[in-house]
Formats: sequence, structure tokens, C-alpha cells
Amino acid sequence: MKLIIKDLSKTYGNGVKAIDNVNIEIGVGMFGLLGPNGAGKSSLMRTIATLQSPDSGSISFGDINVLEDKMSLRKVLGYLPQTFGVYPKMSAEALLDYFATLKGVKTKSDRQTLVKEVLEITNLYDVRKKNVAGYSGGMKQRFGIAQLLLNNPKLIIVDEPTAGLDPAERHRFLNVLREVGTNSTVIFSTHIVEDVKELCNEMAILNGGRILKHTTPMEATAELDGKIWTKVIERDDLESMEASYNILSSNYNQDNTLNIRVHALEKPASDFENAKPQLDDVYFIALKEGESVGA
Ligand SMILES: Nc1ncnc2c1ncn2[C@@H]1O[C@H](COP(=O)(O)OP(=O)(O)OP(=O)(O)O)[C@@H](O)[C@H]1O
Repeated sequence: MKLIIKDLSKTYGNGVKAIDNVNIEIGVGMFGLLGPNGAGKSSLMRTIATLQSPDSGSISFGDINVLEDKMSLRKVLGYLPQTFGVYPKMSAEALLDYFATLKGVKTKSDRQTLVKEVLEITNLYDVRKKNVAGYSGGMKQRFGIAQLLLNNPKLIIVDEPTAGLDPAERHRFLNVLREVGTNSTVIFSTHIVEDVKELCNEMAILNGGRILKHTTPMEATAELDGKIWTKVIERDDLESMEASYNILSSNYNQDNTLNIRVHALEKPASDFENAKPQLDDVYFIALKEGESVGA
């Protein structure tokens, strides 16, 4: 089932245009929505999840007209918001059983099968007897996924799930999403380029409420082949280099020099070396180009 968004816009009462004429089509698989804080990711996701209305535009998912038939979309939707509520002192197993009852799974044995299945997918089976309130951040996020899987959603929206997770928990979480994303449409927002690189077969870069680029990680890095250059400079030279070159990023070396990455169609000067393009380069170029168009 395809999600199709057409001419979608939203301006909040305070005048902030959080969604600015977004047009995009998203198919089955893992879709990464990448953008800095305030880019409009949550606004777009809440709108797709029917939690807020846009000013204009349309959204369809398969044959569901999302904005006109919210209930039909909600039946096939699993949504994990950026901040989740406080959980009662109940074990994961008991809480999932309770949610399954609310979702209309009537017999105890059906619930047991379902709850076991979602606990296994999210790697929480071994800790199913522990109180969710005492779970770590990563475990709570995985519990959020377990909960949304109860009604076998076709469209899963996960808003910045890895923010604040330590590397091991982040890794576990991404593995869970990877598994979930094989037969449904999963839209996942993040400001961490690495998340998208590890997980997504398709991605969009969003800023200022606009889609700056819609691509695949492989295609986007291949496009930059032969166009990314590096050089080691003294840190005091950064400002003057910035005036001459399109610097995408600069990283400190241990000796206090900087490694700069420059975007240029041809070798900028004889002391630059060609570098293998990375997804970070794609991201920084899109943001820079977006700024100059938006200015
Ligand atoms: N309810 C609201 N009322 C007014 N302005 C809002 C509201 N929600 C978000 N905004 C503003 O809209 C813009 C987009 O915010 P949004 O939360 O959608 O971005 P985001 O990419 O999810 O950022 P973050 O990662 O910080 O959550 C920001 O400038 C934000 O301050």
C-alpha cells in the first residue's frame, strides 16, 4: 500500500509554516525522514497519523482518504510519538494483554499467542515479567513498538525513536524496526544520519517544512562520486577557507588540526584529496542548498 501526500501545508497560529507544500509518495519498507530540530518532522508525522489537520492538501494510503476517513486510517496505523506517556506499575506481559483486550482480542489464548509474538519480535520476551515503568529508555521504546504491533498495522510511524538512546540500545531498537519494516510501510524520523544509513531503503531530507531531497542512501552518495574533497588545515584557517570553499563539515584531529570536507565539481586546489562520499555529505549539501533557496 502506498502513502501519497499531495500539496500538504500547515501554518501554526504563531505564524510558523511547519509543513510547506509537501509532495511525496512512500511505498512498503523503511522510509527515513531526516532533518534537524524544528524541521517539521513531527508536524508531518502527526498529520499523517490524523492527530492534527493540515490547512490544505491531501493524503491517501491505499484506497483510504486519510483526511476524510480518519477512522479507517487509524485501524491500520501504528504510531509511536516522540514522548510516550507514563506507564503503570504492570509487567509488559500484563499490560500488553490489557491493550490486546482493548483492541478487541476476546479469547485469552488468542491474546497469549499475540502477546508472545510481539514480545519476541521486540526482544522483550525475557523481561516480560518486569514492570514497564522500570524499563530503560530503549526497552520502553521497544515496548512502544510491541504495543503498536498488536493490531498488525500496515502503516507504522515512529517519531525520533533513537533520540536519547545509548549506542547498544539504539542498535537493538534499529534491529527491531528492521524486522518490522519488511512487510509494512514504516516512516521513521530522525536527526541522526547514521540511523538512516543503517536502516532505510528510501529517505527524504526535510527542513523548513519542505522536502529538500527524496532519494535512496545509495543513489544519493553515488551522485556525489568525484565531488567530495578533503584537506587537513590549521584550525585558525577555517574562516578563510570557508570564504573560498563550500565546506560541508570539519572534524578535529588529535593534533588540533581540522579535517575539512568540501563539495566541488572539480578538485578545488592541488592539495585537496578526493574522498568517498558519505550520507552526511548528502545531508549537509541538501540543507545548504535548501537554505540558499529559502533565503
Ligand atoms: N503546536 C505548535 N504550535 C506552534 N508552533 C509549533 C507547534 N508545533 C511545532 N511548532 C513549530 O513548528 C516547527 C516544526 O516543528 P516540529 O516539531 O514539527 O519539528 P521537528 O522536525 O519534529 O523538530 P524536533 O526534532 O525538534 O521535534 C518548529 O518551528 C516548531 O517550533
